[in-house]
Order: sequence, then C-alpha cells, then structure tokens
Amino acid sequence: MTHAPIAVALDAPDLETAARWADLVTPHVSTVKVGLELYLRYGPDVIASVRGASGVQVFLDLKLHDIPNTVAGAARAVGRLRPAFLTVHAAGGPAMIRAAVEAAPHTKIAAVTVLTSLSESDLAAIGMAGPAGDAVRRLAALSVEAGATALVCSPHEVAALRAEVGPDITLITPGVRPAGSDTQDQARVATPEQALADGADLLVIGRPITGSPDPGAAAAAIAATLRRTTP
Ligand SMILES: O=C(O)c1cc(=O)[nH]c(=O)n1[C@@H]1O[C@H](COP(=O)(O)O)[C@@H](O)[C@H]1O
Repeated sequence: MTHAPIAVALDAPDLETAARWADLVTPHVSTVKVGLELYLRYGPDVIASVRGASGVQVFLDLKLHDIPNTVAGAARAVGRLRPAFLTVHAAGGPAMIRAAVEAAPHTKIAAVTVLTSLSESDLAAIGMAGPAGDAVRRLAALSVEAGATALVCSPHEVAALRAEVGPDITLITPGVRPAGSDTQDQARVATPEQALADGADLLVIGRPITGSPDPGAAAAAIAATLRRTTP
C-alpha cells in the first residue's frame, strides 16, 4: 500500500503521546511533523523517537525567523538530524532564506508564506499588503529565487502557486479539514481532496487525525479519500 501524501502534525504535549500517534499513523502516511511544542520540550531526541522503526520522513517545523547569521546557525544545528523538511518564515527575506538553504544542504527548506490562520482582516491589522493570494505569490517568488525548494501556503493559493512555480517546487498545505469538520483556529481552509486536486504535494493535517479517538483509523480514512482523488 502506498503512503498518502500527508504530514501528520504531532502537536502533542508529551513525547509518549507523539510517539504513539506516529506509530498509529505511519502505516498510512508519508510524513510526520514535529513542531515547536515537542521540539522546545524535548530537543533533538524527539526526531529519533517519532521516526521509530518505520523510518518515516520527518518534517521539522520550527518556522525560523531571524537575521541570516542566526538562522544559518539554527539550520546547521538541526540539519544534522536530517529532517526531510525544515520551515522558515518567508517574511525573513531572501538573505535569510538563502542562509538556511546553504546551512542545511540535505534538507528541503520550506518557506512559510502567509500563515493559514490569518484572514484578510488579520493581514490588514499587521500591515501586510493583501489580498492573501497576492502576498503569498510575492513571498513564494522571492523564496524560490532565494533557493527554497518547498513552499507552505493555504489550499486557497495552491493552484495559483503551482502555475507560477512549476512542477519542481514542493507545495505544502496546512489548513486542511475533511468536509464538515471544525476549522478551529484555521482561517483559509479546504478539504484534503480539494487541496490535492489543486496541486498540493503534501497536506499537513493535525487535529482532525490526532484529535480522533483512533488516529490510525482517521489517517487511513483520509488516505482512502485521497486515493479516490488521484487519477
Ligand atoms: O508550517 C506549518 O506547518 C503551518 C503553516 C501554516 O501556515 N499553518 C499551519 O497550521 N501550520 C502547521 O500545520 C499544523 C496544522 O494543524 P491542524 O490545524 O491541527 O491541522 C500545525 O502544526 C501548524 O503549526
């Protein structure tokens, strides 16, 4: 059975829970994602714990955002753990993105464009020129120019970005919710089927899977809907 192009966000309060979720979902998905909550609590050891025996691909989501020299040092430090992806904020600018790319040559640097939790009115409040689609395209173009080989955007922008950046850039979409499920703190959302049909390569899904009483079954169910979407 092929693994669905899903990165399960292991946003757990403790390592035991994260490792259990990882064990349950890895038969069904390609990737597990370690974010700030786990990494700040447990540090590098968390990567080996969630990779487990399966050797599943690990996405390290630290959303680095600092001056280029500091980001280079941070990317070098975690690049040794060989995550498949490492996130940086595209708003850190081209020199920062390039510094991360050069410091972690074995990892795909994924530039986060506009957080999926932000609405048009949030963009206005922080003084970012919108609409969101335009901001995402602007940030994506400068990220790719700076050497990023992956981009994080919402499912709303993925079709336009695919047309803009071509087939070789990995497009990653959080803000994914199965039809009828709670959007929680996400603002720009779509279903897994829609995100995939619009050109996403990897769907980041957390609580719809990990909040389920049976995360393995939830991951398998979403994976099955994606198999029906793929031509
Ligand atoms: O970089 C990310 O993964 C990310 C970027 C973004 O714009 N929005 C976003 O939700 N994420 C992450 O994707 C995951 C979404 O989780 P759920 O909302 O529970 O599906 C969380 O771990 C977020 O940190």
